[in-house]
Amino acid sequence: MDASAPMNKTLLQVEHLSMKFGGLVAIGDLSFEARRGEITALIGPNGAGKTTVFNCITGFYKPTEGMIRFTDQSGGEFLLERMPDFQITAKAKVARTFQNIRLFSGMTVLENLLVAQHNKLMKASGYTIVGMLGLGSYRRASSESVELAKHWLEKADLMDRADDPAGDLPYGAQRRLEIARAMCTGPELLCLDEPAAGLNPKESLALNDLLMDIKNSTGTSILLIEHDMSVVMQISDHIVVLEYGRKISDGDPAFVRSDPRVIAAYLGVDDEEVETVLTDVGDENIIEQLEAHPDTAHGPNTSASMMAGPISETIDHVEGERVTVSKGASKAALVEARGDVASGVPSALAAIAKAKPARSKAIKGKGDGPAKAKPAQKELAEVGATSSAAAPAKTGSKAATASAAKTAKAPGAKTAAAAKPTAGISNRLSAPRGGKADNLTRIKGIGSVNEKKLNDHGIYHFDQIATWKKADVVAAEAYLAFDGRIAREDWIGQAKLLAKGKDTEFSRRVDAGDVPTSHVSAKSAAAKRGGRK
Ligand SMILES: Nc1ncnc2c1ncn2[C@@H]1O[C@H](COP(=O)(O)OP(=O)(O)OP(=O)(O)O)[C@@H](O)[C@H]1O
Repeated sequence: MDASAPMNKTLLQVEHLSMKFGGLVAIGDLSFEARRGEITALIGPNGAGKTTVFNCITGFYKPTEGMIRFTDQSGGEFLLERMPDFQITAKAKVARTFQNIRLFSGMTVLENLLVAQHNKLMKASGYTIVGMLGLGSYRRASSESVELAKHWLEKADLMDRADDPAGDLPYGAQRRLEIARAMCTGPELLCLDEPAAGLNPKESLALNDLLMDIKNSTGTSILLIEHDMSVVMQISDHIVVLEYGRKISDGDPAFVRSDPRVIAAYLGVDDEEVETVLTDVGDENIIEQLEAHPDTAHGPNTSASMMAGPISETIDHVEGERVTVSKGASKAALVEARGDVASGVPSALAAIAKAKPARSKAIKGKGDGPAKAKPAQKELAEVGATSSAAAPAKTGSKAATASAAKTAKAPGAKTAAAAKPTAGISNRLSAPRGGKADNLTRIKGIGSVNEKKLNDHGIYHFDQIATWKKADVVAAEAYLAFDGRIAREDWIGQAKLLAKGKDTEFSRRVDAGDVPTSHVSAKSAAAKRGGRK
């Protein structure tokens, strides 16, 4: 592929994409573009709809509505939503990797790279055994395949492991092998779903290098889903942020990391976690300002907290824990709905600054973001969440934010708190055994809010969840207002492993402090590691 191909032209155009699963709107009217030769990142809290977007682009799902236009280097156009997945790979040349590594673990590293070129070889053979044995074109294609495999072995720093079974490689090397394998198909667009998940810092750096090399030397464009902000902010040219299946921000890393809508979206987590996120996005100033005084120029006006009403809807819907898309639940939408973005006067964030003074810096950092339409205003009106729901907040008081959030209920708001606790879970305990509960947030799908709810209901340990029967799952889902998510995310399977002291890919991320919805922050993970020395 030609790295000097015309750059900055639209390669992928997603228009008004929607995907519904029953009553759940996983993606709602999403439009964005990815440009040729760039790394475009798709970020957002757990359950925001990122993987669903990938699944629509790569043909795993047929979208409920919308168009996905792909323009190849020669100007050929494909409407991906109309193509079966194998044609998307073969004709449009879109390759992908998955959240969970899917290598042929019993094959060697080299074999994995050769198998990826199977189509090319079959074509060269004329699809006949005679062709395979005799045709010059097959022999040529075969030696080209080996050369290409060697090329990517080198790029991915795997040459010395070429003959080892792929399953024997360390985790980070397996991730690089997956990318190398995808590159052996000569893709125009490489879609990577959380390639840095579970990597240690050294492996993350090696991944960054590999992705930058792909960008600079091959002309392959990259669409990246990633939670690791150090990766996203360093290598992305363009970032699209989703929350509750809707786009809340779109721009370069500098714009996105100080966009009030993005910061607001991350305010669905506890204060300590907000700090982690802000630190993760690399703006040390924001953190320093957390200890500073209110910025009077951009600080709160005399009215009460802009966030008071809306937060009451979302406070029990920590990222990754809600199931239905609750209108008005999106804090980012609320910031936008109140005109803060469009007016250039970020009063919602100023209100956050009122309760959390330091964030005024982040507000100022927003810059001159483009004014956006305000569809969320309508949604806000529908749930009746108006500023009249606001509660007074004591300046600088975290408690004030929480109490404002808890006291101001928006009429019609559907909160998890409103879900009725049922008596149905069979194996409840009156207290954690030995006085110490397990960290249930190590199960993907349980954040700190729902962990507390489970504890309140007498569920403290992995082995309790591991032995849930169907009736328990139904009862737990009713209690947490989850619709089928426990089964879908296989909490029981995860709990079985964790109860045996084993790890999952997700629990490793929690333990490393990389998951904002867990109460294990990067800071405390680092402190623990330090303490262990
Ligand atoms: N096949 C499906 N059936 C029903 N619901 C689904 C399906 N796939 C995804 N969802 C739901 O759609 C929403 C978006 O999920 P998705 O996996 O796309 O989010 P995500 O942003 O990739 O999350 P994460 O960062 O945790 O991987 C979630 O509420 C999820 O439970």
